[in-house]
Amino acid sequence: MTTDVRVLRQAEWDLWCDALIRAFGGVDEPPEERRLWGELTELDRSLGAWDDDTCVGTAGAFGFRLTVPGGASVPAAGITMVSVAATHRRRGVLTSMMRRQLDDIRSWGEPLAVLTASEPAIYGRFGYGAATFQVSAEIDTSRVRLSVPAGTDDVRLRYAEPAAVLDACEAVYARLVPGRPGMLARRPGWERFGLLDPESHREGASPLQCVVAEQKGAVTGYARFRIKPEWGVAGPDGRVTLADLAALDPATDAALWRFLFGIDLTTTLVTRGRPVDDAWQYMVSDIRRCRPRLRDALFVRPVDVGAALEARTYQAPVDVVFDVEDAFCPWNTGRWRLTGDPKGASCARTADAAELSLSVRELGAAYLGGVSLTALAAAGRVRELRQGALAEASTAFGSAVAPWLPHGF
Ligand SMILES: CC(=O)SCCNC(=O)CCNC(=O)[C@H](O)C(C)(C)COP(=O)(O)OP(=O)(O)OC[C@H]1O[C@@H](n2cnc3c(N)ncnc32)[C@H](O)[C@@H]1OP(=O)(O)O
Repeated sequence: MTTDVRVLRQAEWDLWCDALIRAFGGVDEPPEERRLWGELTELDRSLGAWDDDTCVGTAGAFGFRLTVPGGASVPAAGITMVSVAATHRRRGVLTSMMRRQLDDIRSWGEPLAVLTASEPAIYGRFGYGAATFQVSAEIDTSRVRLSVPAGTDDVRLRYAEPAAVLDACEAVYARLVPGRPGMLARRPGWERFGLLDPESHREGASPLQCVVAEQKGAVTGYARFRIKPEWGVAGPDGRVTLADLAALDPATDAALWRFLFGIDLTTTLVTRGRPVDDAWQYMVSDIRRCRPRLRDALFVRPVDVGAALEARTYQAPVDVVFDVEDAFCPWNTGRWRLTGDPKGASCARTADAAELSLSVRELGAAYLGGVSLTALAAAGRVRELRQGALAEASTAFGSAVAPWLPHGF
């Protein structure tokens, strides 16, 4: 069987989109969501795999900018909408799309590719490593108490129509982007995902509600959430499900969490996809009754190892020769000397002896500072060839703030 992998054309969008939806189970998105994906999809960066005139494979690549440790905003291809028709599975269609895509990304000069995976086992073979993790929780707010920091009472909260305060909320989001590795600078349009509120997404809960936090008249944060009223034998048992929360300072953050913990007639707060270092975890009286769970989030793939390692800074001085193995993108294979510190870095080919040996997937996992090279070495995935090189590189690659991607794509 041969399939033709080519750049998507506008006239093919509906067939392509139908094939994608079918591969994910066949339940169509609400019309407004499909429309928004249509507006945001960059056709000239999207691929279709065709068997005659049947679309049997789909893959997109948004043109993102990703915050990396040190705060730089680096071009990164956001791999998305990957699917292969079940009639054509396990015959190499995905592999041929990944081949074409990584060659294209290299030719566009983008040093990184990133994605969130439907199943984590798919993408390691193509050089993607799980680089950020996220926490979900189901908090028993009838039992767990919050201790908030000084200044929390100075924050004013008010309800607002989500659409009416969208610009102010997006401005808060934009200010947070440079401060946390893994965040994406959103192009106009992406903020509208935060407002999508079809009945089918609510699972019996209320429409989206929004509370805005203000200090001295300026918006400093917001929370968007739904409430599902429930009544148990002992009384009210409602659930609050947090959709999105952003805060510019600790007092605002605490005020929003205190609000969510205290909504009348509710006893459970459900959160998904929060950063692993979210401050509320250190304000609670009983973390066990919050039932935190960890999940992989953003996978990172260095497409150009030298440019990727130079694009970030390092939290301690580092001078290490990496021996990188990259079977899928062999232009990365070989030895690279990385020299860097908190101010900047250089990374170039070298003939010097290797000091750490790893595959590009491990480099991707460690890249944002959320996975330690020492831990990867303990798992047998990084090899130390010069004593001390592992501790030096592992310390340098770390990040004071846990990398986090607040939303999927
Ligand atoms: C970024 C995103 O969009 S994530 C969304 C990914 N898409 C989905 O989950 C939708 C449903 N699934 C699918 O569409 C398909 O099964 C895909 C895209 C996951 C795989 O497509 P295929 O064309 O079957 O993959 P292909 O034949 O190229 O397989 C390449 C290799 O990956 C392996 N592989 C493929 N899918 C999986 C999987 N789900 N889990 C583990 N390994 C997998 C294959 O076994 C094969 O391994 P091999 O080289 O050792 O033989």
